[in-house]
Order: sequence, then C-alpha cells, then structure tokens
Amino acid sequence: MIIQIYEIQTPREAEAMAALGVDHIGSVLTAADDWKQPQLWQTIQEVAAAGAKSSLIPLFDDMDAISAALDYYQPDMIHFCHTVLDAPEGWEPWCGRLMSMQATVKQRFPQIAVIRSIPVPPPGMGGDLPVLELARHFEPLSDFFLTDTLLLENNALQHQPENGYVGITGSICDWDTAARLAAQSAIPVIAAGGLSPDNVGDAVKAIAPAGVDSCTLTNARDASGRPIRFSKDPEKVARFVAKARKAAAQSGM
Ligand SMILES: O=C(O)c1ccccc1NCC(=O)[C@H](O)[C@H](O)COP(=O)(O)O
Repeated sequence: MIIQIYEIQTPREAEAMAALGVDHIGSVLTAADDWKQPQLWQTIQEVAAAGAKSSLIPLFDDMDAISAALDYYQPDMIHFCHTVLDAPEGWEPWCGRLMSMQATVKQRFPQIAVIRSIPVPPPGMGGDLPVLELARHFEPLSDFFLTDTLLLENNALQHQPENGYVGITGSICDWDTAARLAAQSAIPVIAAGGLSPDNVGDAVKAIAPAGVDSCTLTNARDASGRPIRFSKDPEKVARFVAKARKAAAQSGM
C-alpha cells in the first residue's frame, strides 16, 4: 500500500514524512515564472536521501517551464492534475493535448514516472460524466492514476480550489466509481480526495487501491480550526499511515 502525502515544500518536512513511513512525498510548483526554488530542490534531494519517492505537480501548462523544472529537480514522478472535464471546447480535444504533454515528458524524461489525476464526482453525483472513458484515454501514457474529488454544484462543474485543476478539496469522491477505476486499470490507482486518519481504512476496503493520498485532512489547523496549506500535522500523518497499513493488511493487500 503506497502512502502519498502532499504539500511538502521544505527539507525538514520531507525528512519528517519519510520517518513517518510516507512513500510518495508530493510538492507543488504554483507558477511557471517561479518554478526554480532552491529550497524545493533541497526538499527533493532530502526525499531521495531518505529513501522515499518525490512527486512534483506543475500548476501550469507551459511545456518549456515544465521541462526546465524536471531537468532541474529530477523528481521521481510528475503529477498532472487537470480537471479536463471543464474544457470549454469539450473534454476530448483537451484530453488529446494533455496526452501530447505526457508523451513529450515521457520522451524527454523516460526516467520520470507520470501520475495522472482522474476527476471523480462526489458520492451519488455526476453519474453521466465520462470518468472511466477519460481514464482509458490516459492509461497508455501514465504510470499511476490518482482518483480525486471533482466538485460539482447541481451536477454542474463548479470552480475547484485551484481553478483548472482537481484536488485539495478535503471532500471524498464517489468510492464506487473509484473502485471501478481501480478494477479496470492495468496501472496502479492511488485513492485521494478528503482522506483522513478517520476514513482511510474504509476507503482502502471500499476501493482496493494500490495506494492512498492525503493533503487537507492531514494538514495542521489554525486557531479557527481551518486547515493550513503547506503545513502538515505529523500526528495526523502518523495515524493516517497506521490506519491505511492496518486496513491493507486486513484486506490481504
Ligand atoms: O497539493 C496541492 O497543492 C494540489 C493543488 C492542486 C491540485 C492537486 C494538488 N495536490 C494533489 C494531491 O494528490 C492531493 O493530495 C489530493 O488532491 C488530495 O487532496 P485532499 O482532498 O486535500 O486530501
């Protein structure tokens, strides 16, 4: 069972995550014109030194900036999180262009694995969205899928926390759809979206994924109880790891 934790941006947090048993340690590049960050380079070096694997999300589509960042950071994985289904021109043309991006990454950086987020609506919503069909398009050019929660309002796509990208909602997706994706995919599927120490065990049993991922509900919280982005709560991460591994063992995974 792969344990993946996001929004690790400093060497100290990377060292702490690896010590807690986290396998994939994820970081984020928020802007194409600010992709080069020496502290993040040190963070990715720390991940490797600690024996974990680094994953990098570019929240931009500038292929030159993405290539320069991959050459500089040399992460183990690049993670693409596009919403895809919100494309004004329709999801299929946009999916084709995103597949070209993944093909370019694989050609230029064959040693870097590709994680592709697959948007999954909240429980009982968006049943007509082509989630499984979308995954079949991406599968030949991906090494991992990540199921992540796509926020909807009255079954219509609403703005995601990071516009144009699926993720960090702190809300669960439809686990039946996630389970169907895990069953149909020939590549490992990591379950994400609103996972916490309290529900990760149920998610493992419901989805039977190759891994689980968390961001919001393993973050530290401010005085008002709101999650603090880019600040992890080590005690929550430790409980998340323990509960996920216990559920995997109980399920014979
Ligand atoms: O980590 C981010 O800042 C991020 C931003 C935009 C899209 C995806 C992002 N992270 C990808 C992840 O795998 C998150 O851990 C995943 O979305 C789960 O988030 P949460 O529901 O907060 O657990």
